[in-house]
Amino acid sequence: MSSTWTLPDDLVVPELPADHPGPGAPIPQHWGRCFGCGDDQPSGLKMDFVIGEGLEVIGRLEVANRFQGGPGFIHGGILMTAFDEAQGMACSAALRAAVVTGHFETDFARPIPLGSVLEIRARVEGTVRRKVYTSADARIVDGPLADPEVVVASSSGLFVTVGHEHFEKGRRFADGLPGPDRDVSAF
Ligand SMILES: CCCCCCCC/C=C\CCCCCCCC(=O)SCCNC(=O)CCNC(=O)[C@H](O)C(C)(C)COP(=O)(O)OP(=O)(O)OC[C@H]1O[C@@H](n2cnc3c(N)ncnc32)[C@H](O)[C@@H]1OP(=O)(O)O
Repeated sequence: MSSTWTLPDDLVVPELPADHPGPGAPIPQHWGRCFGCGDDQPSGLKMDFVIGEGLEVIGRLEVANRFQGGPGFIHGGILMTAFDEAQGMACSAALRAAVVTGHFETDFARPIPLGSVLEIRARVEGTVRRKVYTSADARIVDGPLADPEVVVASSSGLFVTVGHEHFEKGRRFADGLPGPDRDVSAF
């Protein structure tokens, strides 16, 4: 199976910021309660990220037992969430902008066993106005069936840059419960 995703002809490849950190630099979580990267989200994926080459970031996911779908394997939606997080991080690192996901698609090429460590390489392909075109691939780098040469899944996604006002409507629900207004400036 392969994606029907195509990049537009008027794609602009962005310049990296002058002070963009070099490959290997850690990328901080963007929000402590984020299901993808937050330390303050006990049920979350707890992904870690570093800067990669060029417009790429490299994410790491330990496939915990609670991420199970079919017996012994990762749930497909969990894998999509990991891609979503990684591709969003790539946008944020390259563009220094907040983004949300507009459209997303994933190819699942191989089953991924629990206990795997996945490396997800995600990159910005380019932008058109506020649209950010991204892609990513995943490899098992440790654990059962590890083979860093084999792409076990891949993903393409369109993100849209937004201002911080985008998150204002959600701030009262920031713990899943209506509550006092929260400072979302750290998003
Ligand atoms: C959990 C979020 C955390 C974010 C934290 C951010 C800070 C840190 C930054 C970075 C790290 C990121 C790590 C996080 C990763 C996870 C991200 C998620 O899971 S986000 C949650 C799911 N996504 C939504 O909830 C969006 C819901 N949708 C919307 O709010 C709107 O539809 C929005 C903002 C996407 C667009 O609405 P408009 O009114 O602002 O703009 P219009 O004009 O409609 O679209 C702009 C352009 O985008 C295209 N577009 C929009 N949606 C599209 C779609 N679905 N497919 C194709 N094109 C689309 C349009 O055609 C237009 O293109 P033309 O410039 O005219 O060519």
